[in-house]
Amino acid sequence: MGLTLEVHELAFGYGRTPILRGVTLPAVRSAEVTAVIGPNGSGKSTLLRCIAGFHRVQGKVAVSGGAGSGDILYLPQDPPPPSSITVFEAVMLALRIGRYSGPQRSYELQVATTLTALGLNTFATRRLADLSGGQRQLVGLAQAMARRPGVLLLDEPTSNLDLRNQLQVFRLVRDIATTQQTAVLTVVHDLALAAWVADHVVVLANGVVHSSGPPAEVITPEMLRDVYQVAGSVHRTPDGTLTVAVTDSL
Ligand SMILES: Nc1ncnc2c1ncn2[C@@H]1O[C@H](COP(=O)(O)OP(=O)(O)OP(=O)(O)O)[C@@H](O)[C@H]1O
Repeated sequence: MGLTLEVHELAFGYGRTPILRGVTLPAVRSAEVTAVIGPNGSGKSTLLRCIAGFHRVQGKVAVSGGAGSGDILYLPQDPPPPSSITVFEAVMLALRIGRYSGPQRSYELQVATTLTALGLNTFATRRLADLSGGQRQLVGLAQAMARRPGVLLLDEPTSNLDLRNQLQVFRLVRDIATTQQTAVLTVVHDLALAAWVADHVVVLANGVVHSSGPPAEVITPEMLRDVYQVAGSVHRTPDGTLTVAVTDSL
């Protein structure tokens, strides 16, 4: 049986200012991707940091079930800093503190496989200091992948990436979920990408859950109006892909 992340009636504030109020998420299950969407400042990063255990919260955050690791890994929005270690070393380091185990040669193979999956193999010997912000963001993702957490929390993992890399990363996020049986909760700003990658979407507005469910049920013109204050349309292509067009701000 796979593991499940449960978040029930979570409340948190910085000082006296309440930020999250009574946040209950649909079960975040292994092999599934749940996307958190919502306007700037609605509390998405705070929610992920609360789940990761960085803040003392009210309510319940629990991981249950699962034969393997129930550990929660949070990948922040900012990429790893431009240090002097190489890309290969950075991923090897992550592998060593994760739940992977095996002979040295298989560690090296695992790092190489991870780098190839992210198109980073040609950068293996480059120092992080010599990479662009987007390339370092991919290294951060490679590190997260290598650690094989039970629950992976991604804070807008494609914020610095071009269109092709955005797609590649989210394709990989789906792969990680399925092949590593990981429960993924990811913040996604682009609504079409959220619909494409996610099994479930949670809409956060002003620190409360506005709605949640399958992408096509949640990403609607009414939600765009109520939550993002924009007029827009949502279309479903024959292959099931959602397209979102914003026509005006209200
Ligand atoms: N360390 C902090 N101290 C005080 N207030 C904070 C702190 N971090 C965030 N906030 C406030 O909490 C609210 C939610 O911020 P958060 O970063 O969680 O939003 P978000 O939905 O992730 O936004 P964005 O889409 O812009 O990344 C904002 O009003 C923000 O100003």
